[in-house]
Amino acid sequence: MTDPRTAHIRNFSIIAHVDHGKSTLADRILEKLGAMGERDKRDQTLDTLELERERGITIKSTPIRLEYVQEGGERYVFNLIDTPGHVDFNYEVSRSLAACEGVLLLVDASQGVEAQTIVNAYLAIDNNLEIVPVINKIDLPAADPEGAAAELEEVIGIPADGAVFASGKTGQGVPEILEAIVKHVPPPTGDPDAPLKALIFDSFYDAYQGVILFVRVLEGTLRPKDAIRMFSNGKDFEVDKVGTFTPGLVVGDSLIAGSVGWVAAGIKDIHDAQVGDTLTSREHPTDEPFPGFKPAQPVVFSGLYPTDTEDYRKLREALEKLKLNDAAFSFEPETSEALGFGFRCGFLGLLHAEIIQERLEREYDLDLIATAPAVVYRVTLTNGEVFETQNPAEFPTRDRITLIEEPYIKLHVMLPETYVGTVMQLLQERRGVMETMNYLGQHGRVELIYEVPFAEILYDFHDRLKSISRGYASMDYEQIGYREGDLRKVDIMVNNEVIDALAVIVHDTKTYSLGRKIVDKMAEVIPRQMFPVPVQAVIGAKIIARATVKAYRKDVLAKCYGGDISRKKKLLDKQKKGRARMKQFGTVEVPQEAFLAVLSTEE
Ligand SMILES: Nc1nc2c(ncn2[C@@H]2O[C@H](COP(=O)(O)OP(=O)(O)OP(=O)(O)O)[C@@H](O)[C@H]2O)c(=O)[nH]1
Repeated sequence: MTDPRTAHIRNFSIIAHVDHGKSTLADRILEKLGAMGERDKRDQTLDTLELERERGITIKSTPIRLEYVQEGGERYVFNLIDTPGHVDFNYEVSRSLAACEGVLLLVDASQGVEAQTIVNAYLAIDNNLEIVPVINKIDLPAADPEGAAAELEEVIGIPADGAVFASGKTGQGVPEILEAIVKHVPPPTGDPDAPLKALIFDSFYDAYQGVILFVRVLEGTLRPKDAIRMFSNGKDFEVDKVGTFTPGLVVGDSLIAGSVGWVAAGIKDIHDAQVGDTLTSREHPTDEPFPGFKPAQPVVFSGLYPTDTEDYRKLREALEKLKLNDAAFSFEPETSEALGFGFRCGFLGLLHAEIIQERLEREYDLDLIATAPAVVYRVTLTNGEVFETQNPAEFPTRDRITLIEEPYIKLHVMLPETYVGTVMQLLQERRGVMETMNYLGQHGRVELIYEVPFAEILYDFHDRLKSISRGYASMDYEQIGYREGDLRKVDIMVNNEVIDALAVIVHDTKTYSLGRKIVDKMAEVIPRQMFPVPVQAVIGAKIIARATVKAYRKDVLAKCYGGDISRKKKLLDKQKKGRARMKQFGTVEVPQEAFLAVLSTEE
């Protein structure tokens, strides 16, 4: 039974493949419902929460509460909940979706169904959501709305005749979308008088208020002064303030079952209140949490070292600050023989890693050497011990290992038929195993589903896929667990010394080609010395590839004939700058680029 207090609430999200027009359509909906420009107005009033506005990034994109008045005068509250758009954050997407009863599934009418459309639609289906299909960008000359709708029906089983045709650009179809939300997205269920149960679907850390939780109340009512408890860890807090999003954070009196809002409860550590956890009451705790909670698990690891060893403390402080606001990011001290003191950092994926590194460099003014990203391997030793390692430098020697397992993903690729051959070849090179191939619609499009080792798509797979399909293929994936892998550790030696931070784990069939690629790239990027420097890839004691950094011939300054002082200075400055991102090994300097040689895309 729907409570009359919540019968007019609609909680929904918009999901789409990247660039299918999600932000544009959301803006159009906001505009239509009069929410544009509200942000600035509201933020000046006194009932908004005082937040740290420094840098602007502290505040994530919040859900938005909108009011929709139907033609007959019926009033509805729409909570539009934003979801991250990248596979690294699919768990967060799934939690945000769990706060909704329905989704608008956007498909670009000129592109049709893409890989992310499918994966997102499955996330919605897994969360039992009502899907409102929207065929977007119908104003485009190349639009084929009927074709896109038919494809959606064929691939995901969503009836084509239910699709709304719209354009975020012209606003066409937006009124129909609003009506479809009222009609097809069910109102939330849940008893406002039952004991409290709320899902945390997002959070951020604020210097004044502590952690602000974004919640969907499932049962009961949340009020200031309530004693609350985190289901997973049993930690207790007292609610300080609750409220809604407009999208500024507006303070309110209570949040009843079915509603979406925020809670501040003096929580100082974001790890105490993680996304996906259930919030309940201390007096009447629920015995059943919202299902599927998993603490954020980093899946990609990389070492971060300051180029200047003096910056170690500064780096630690910066990492601590970043961690405050990001429960998915982890770090622990690590020592490398080659690089000295640094940190092993865990990320949700490469994009997440890039974001964090970029922030460390830009916001905290740090110069870093990052080691090549690695996945987490599971190793069974001959003595029966099983452990997980994400640092190739720590990989045990072959004679101590009985079994190595590596993480696998299920990969969805959508592409035009013409490229099937080349893409399948690429997938085979990446040790992919085909699960399904589906031919779709009349447009000659194909869906490939493969199981592939995560490490194989980590670096350059997406770029390669795009380039061999001239941009037409799209991909998305999900983690599916561990499989046995015949893997080897390849060490890299520079000037006859092993540099531990350069070690990589490679499949047995690829040690030679990868070793070759790394040493060639390194020989190219290491600055020349007065003497030739050998760079070698080795497995155990066996050298599998070798290249040489040739000896220096000319002085850079020789070109300047001693006359042009400013030019000379510029050159020296340039050299100095380059040096900032280098690490000295004996007399040889190894630049950052060399540490990422394994990522270089030349095949
Ligand atoms: N012609 C036309 N172009 C559109 C329409 N909607 C969006 N676009 C364009 O498509 C591009 C992507 O639109 P966005 O709204 O940024 O797409 P998105 O899905 O939010 O993309 P991400 O935020 O990157 O995930 C932009 O260049 C828009 O101007 C539409 O209805 N018609």
